[in-house]
Amino acid sequence: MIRRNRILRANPAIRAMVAETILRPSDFIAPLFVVEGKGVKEEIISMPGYFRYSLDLIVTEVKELWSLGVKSVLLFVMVPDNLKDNKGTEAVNPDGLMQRSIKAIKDAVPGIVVMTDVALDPYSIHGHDGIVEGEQIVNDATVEVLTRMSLSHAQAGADFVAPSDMMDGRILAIRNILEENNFTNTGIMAYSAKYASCFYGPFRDALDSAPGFGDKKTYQMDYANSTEAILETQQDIEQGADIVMVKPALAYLDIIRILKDTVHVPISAYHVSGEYAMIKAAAQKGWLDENKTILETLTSIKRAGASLIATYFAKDAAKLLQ
Ligand SMILES: NCc1[nH]cc(CCC(=O)O)c1CC(=O)O
Ligand SMILES: [Mg+2]
Repeated sequence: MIRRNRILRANPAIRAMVAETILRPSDFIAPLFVVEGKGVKEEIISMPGYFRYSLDLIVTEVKELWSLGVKSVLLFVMVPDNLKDNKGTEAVNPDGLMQRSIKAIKDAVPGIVVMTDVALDPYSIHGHDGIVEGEQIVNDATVEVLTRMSLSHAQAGADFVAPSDMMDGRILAIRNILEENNFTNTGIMAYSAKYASCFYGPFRDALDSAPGFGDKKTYQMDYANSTEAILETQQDIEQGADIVMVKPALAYLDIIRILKDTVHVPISAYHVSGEYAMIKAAAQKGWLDENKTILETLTSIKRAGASLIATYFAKDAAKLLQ
């Protein structure tokens, strides 16, 4: 034999020398769920080990993430039913929970990169990402609200807005309103290739935001397709997206790879709630080693081409990597 491939796998030192993909805590974006109240820490039933926090406790959580080397958080808020409507009124409230959360986190940990979800579903009586007319999710009226929502997040101090709605044309509209208001340092992380996925189920439990009728297939992408992921992503880049996202992650590694080979901005991947729940459930049953599964999964997402990974395992993985 001229070449014995096992030579480069012989021991941990050699394996470390030739390892191509190294996870770092700064690869992770930690999604956080914020609720009203004080001293609230509620476990999400379908996401064991993951919590909704009130503002006072979220700040502690963010400090811990920062001390572990995690550089970014992605904020979601739970909106009480009485503040939901079909117009996104609460989404643009300068004193809304999202806007207060951004300020509190930036005050407590000024260095951390605060990203905010921009979509109407937590604020919608219909649980849809946009304004509903009849059974339609109307594009342009939704985009108009999303621009104001993005501006309000920027005014509160968000570093990046992250539109997750999949309306057409919203990235350009958001970029324009940010420019017009001199928010020239506010980034846009666009959910560009976001698929209509059953893996979002636990997240909709977390925020009580499941669609009241129908599904999201008229705006989120069909999992049968990959070509349109390229089109969606190229459009978002042309419209001013700084970072583009593929979501979910594990069932879409091919999409991450295609985009990595095609576009020239950082790609983030969202390892979503259902992907978290699957690992947790199998680990609870003793069927998978949780820590090893976390590291293998996140490494595979990075290897596929993601520079950033939004994951509910951000803190666990950062600890494992210390
Ligand atoms: N637009 C809202 C939004 N932003 C992130 C997720 C899902 C995240 C997860 O499952 O972890 C969703 C849910 C949805 O589109 O229905
Ligand atoms: Mg698009």
